[in-house]
Amino acid sequence: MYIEIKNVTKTIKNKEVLSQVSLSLEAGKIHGFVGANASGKTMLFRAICGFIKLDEGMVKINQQPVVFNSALPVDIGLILETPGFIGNQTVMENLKYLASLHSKYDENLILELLRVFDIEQYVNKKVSALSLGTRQKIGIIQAVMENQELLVLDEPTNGLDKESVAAFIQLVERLKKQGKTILLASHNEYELRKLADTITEISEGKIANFSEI
Ligand SMILES: Nc1ncnc2c1ncn2[C@@H]1O[C@H](COP(=O)(O)OP(=O)(O)OP(=O)(O)O)[C@@H](O)[C@H]1O
Repeated sequence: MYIEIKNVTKTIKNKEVLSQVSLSLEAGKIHGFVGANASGKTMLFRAICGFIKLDEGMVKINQQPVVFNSALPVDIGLILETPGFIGNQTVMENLKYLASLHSKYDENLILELLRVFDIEQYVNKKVSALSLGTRQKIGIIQAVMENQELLVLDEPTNGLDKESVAAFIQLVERLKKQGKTILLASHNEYELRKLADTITEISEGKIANFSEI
């Protein structure tokens, strides 16, 4: 999935949260995004997914325009905030429900992903009984379980311990080998630089630097 971002500008409450952002992101690569808190990483991801109405500019995915509040040109696997699940349902019930919305339920893939994070023992536990980190892992599983070609992952390793971060890195490398395009925002710049093909630094709603690794 090739992503083209041109002159994207968004003002919220008199603050320019995205300012003339232009960027081309090649398909089949891992694109890392870094920047201080409130610099605009999440807002840029929202723009890419068509979740905010742009004041100026446009986003295209595989040459098709992303239109605010309309169906996306492609299915995107997404982590945009702390994942929300139905607390009094089990892990599998939650994942099955979410996947069924797109008729993409693949129980074997879900079980395999649970094993990636070594949490298959929680499959029939209620989500409300799980730790924050375990819920975050289920959030990652939810984002990738429908085999989407484009993955937009905002702070996916929040709250994960070292071993789980390593499992996540292996998973992302595997998804890249499958040809997926992966956008990844993280405050763990050290890990991100090891993983990503490009790094975009965002500062005050602008691209401060773009580098290929
Ligand atoms: N719903 C909203 N209403 C008003 N301002 C908002 C809203 N959402 C985000 N902002 C503002 O947009 C700016 C960019 O926020 P954004 O969430 O994109 O930052 P970020 O780079 O993802 O930060 P972090 O590293 O803290 O997650 C911030 O100044 C934030 O306060």
